[in-house]
Amino acid sequence: MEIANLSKNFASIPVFEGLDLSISSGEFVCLVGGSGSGKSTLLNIVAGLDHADGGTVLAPPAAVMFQESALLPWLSAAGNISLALKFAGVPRQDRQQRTQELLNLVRLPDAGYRLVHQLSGGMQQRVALARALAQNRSLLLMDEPFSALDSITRDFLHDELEDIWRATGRTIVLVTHNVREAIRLGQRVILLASDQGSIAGEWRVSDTQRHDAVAGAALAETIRTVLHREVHGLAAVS
Ligand SMILES: Nc1ncnc2c1ncn2[C@@H]1O[C@H](COP(=O)(O)OP(=O)(O)OP(=O)(O)O)[C@@H](O)[C@H]1O
Repeated sequence: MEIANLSKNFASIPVFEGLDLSISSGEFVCLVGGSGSGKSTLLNIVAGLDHADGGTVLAPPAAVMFQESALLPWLSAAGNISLALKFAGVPRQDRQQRTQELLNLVRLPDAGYRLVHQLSGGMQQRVALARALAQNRSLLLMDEPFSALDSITRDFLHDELEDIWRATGRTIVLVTHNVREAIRLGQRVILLASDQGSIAGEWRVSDTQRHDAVAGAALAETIRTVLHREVHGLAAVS
């Protein structure tokens, strides 16, 4: 994914002026930044849900997952996944098996029959992830997918998402407010500046830093320091 000289304005107010960003195939990148720094706008532009005012964005077609699962409430978990498979062109006779494979992948092998309101928040996000994977796109864009969940469920889903990323080889770009989450998941953490969307910082995360909270703590502190500077002394970000 290559973004060059991106500019974007809302009502003449610039969000991005000349943003450059390059993400390799198969990479897991986390985007952090203060509120209003343009994280969601960037994801929306890459997904084709919004347009840029200038510059170039070269990205493969993407699947998108948001904070709210946005599942169709009148369909079962399996029905939601199967519908995405249908839109992805998977033939009818293959959809049931593929749906079950995706339910297995997100560790909900027996929940396919359940309606959305019969699923917990964490389960709904797992179905939403399965639905995003059903689209069979090499790029997965995730906008704060776990921020509405409790911390135990979130930790569990971090492990699952990492396994799925390794198993599927997807390129993943995940937006989060949570520096710890960014270090837990990302091979690279990119911090968007609060003024006109340049990049305020960029850090590589080692496997050790990702999996060992003590090893990741120093990096988290460094990122938080820059983040706090960016948001001009707003309250600490988790
Ligand atoms: N549809 C819109 N119309 C007008 N302004 C918008 C629109 N969408 C976003 N903005 C503005 O663009 C800027 C970037 O917004 P964006 O939602 O991308 O930031 P963010 O970093 O994702 O913020 P948050 O962390 O609070 O979700 C903000 O100043 C916001 O007010």
